[in-house]
Amino acid sequence: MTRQMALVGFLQAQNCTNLPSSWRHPESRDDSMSADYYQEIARILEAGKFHMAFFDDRLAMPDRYGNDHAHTVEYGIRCVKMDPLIVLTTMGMVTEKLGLGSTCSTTYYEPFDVARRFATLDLMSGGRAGWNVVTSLNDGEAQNMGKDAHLEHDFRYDRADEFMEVVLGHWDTWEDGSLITDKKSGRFADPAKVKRLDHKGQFFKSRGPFTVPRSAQGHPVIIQAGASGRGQRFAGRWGEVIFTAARNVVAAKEGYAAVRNEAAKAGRDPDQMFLCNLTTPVCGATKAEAEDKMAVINKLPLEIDALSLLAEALNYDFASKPLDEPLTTEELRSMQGILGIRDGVLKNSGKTNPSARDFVTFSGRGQVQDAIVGGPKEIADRLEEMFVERGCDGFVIAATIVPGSYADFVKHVVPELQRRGLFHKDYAGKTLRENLGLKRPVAGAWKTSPRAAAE
Ligand SMILES: Cc1cc2nc3c(=O)[nH]c(=O)nc-3n(C[C@H](O)[C@H](O)[C@H](O)COP(=O)(O)O)c2cc1C
Repeated sequence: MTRQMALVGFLQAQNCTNLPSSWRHPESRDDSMSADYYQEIARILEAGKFHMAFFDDRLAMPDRYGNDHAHTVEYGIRCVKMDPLIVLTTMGMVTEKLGLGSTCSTTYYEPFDVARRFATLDLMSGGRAGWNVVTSLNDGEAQNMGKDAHLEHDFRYDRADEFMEVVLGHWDTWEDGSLITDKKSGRFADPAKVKRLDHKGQFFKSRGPFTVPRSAQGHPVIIQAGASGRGQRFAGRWGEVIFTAARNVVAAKEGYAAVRNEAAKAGRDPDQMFLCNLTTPVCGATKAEAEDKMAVINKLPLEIDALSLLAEALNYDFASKPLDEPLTTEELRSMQGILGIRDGVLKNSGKTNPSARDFVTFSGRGQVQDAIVGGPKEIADRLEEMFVERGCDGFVIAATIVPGSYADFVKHVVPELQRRGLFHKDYAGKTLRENLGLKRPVAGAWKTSPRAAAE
């Protein structure tokens, strides 16, 4: 079969899209705290045959800038962050085939809790759940979740490896066929097929037995977005859908090869994973119409949006010195979180000691970053190039306004991708795995023979 791309809608259970100022757009719906808002997005994505609706998550609002949340709340800089699994459930209720993915942190939850919540979503949606495994970002999250400071980067991934063993371990403890549900004999399930995990490791203890049987797709699809060397190793070991944020085809191809190489090193089949690159399309019926839309969007961001989100992402207070004063090497070194942002600013500004203003200018944070602006042809051309050149296997589509960005993409770009044979015309099955072409996992095989872990 010809290779076709996967499409994922990049959603936030918050007051704005990925673009913090999006709520100010005249056409944005202003009821982002209602189920109806998310259900409209779900219907649009399913009409456009998207593989998955995906929510990011963060366990704190941005308040690292000036160590204060006043600006965040005042300007609506992602200050609302609702529980994405509950929002996803409302979306699952009005759709039948759309995959339902969400982020959940390995640093701040217990593995049993995460395993149970996603397994439940998987059952309730008929096998459509996906879990984006992250290790979280900053001290704000730590302090909300009962810790003083965020753990060190690589150490978080070491913990996350064991977290995965516990979650997958629990998901495997109900064998297929364990449910009997025979009213006559009075037997509900076969005790020989339901095991206790009894996990006692370096970081976690969890006994079991697990309380949620296996779903139609075996277990939720594992999503991952590690970008550092350690992160890519983790993604290669566990991820089935991998999110990347490459800004051009060359960088995308490098990342693509690196993650697939890590998967092969871990004994997995790299063809059993989909790398989806973050993309922000601004589309209209014609290029001119799209450019007019972009002109309106470009007027929305404020400088404070960028400063606030930079402080959050790098766990560094940019308010601690004047906007134009160069940061010292020590200050640059003290940054944590998404270090790719810092390194990108160093590279793109050409400065060894950039100022806070350089971070605003060269990171693009808080603004629309690298949007593809155009009509159906221009956008499909760009996606096709990245896909055919093997920079990725699909796209995570970010929105500037809701629901307009998704409605425009589905109306203008999806038919063009389908016409070119690059995107499926309909869902292949019911579960997320069937629709992605991922095999159903064999219980326990990830431990012993990762390459043959799928049926
Ligand atoms: C599309 C996409 C979505 C992401 N969603 C989240 C998220 O919801 N929560 C989070 O803490 N990190 C999220 N991340 C960040 C990654 O998990 C990861 O931390 C980041 O890419 C840096 O890589 P590293 O952890 O290897 O340094 C996302 C990244 C991408 C590309």
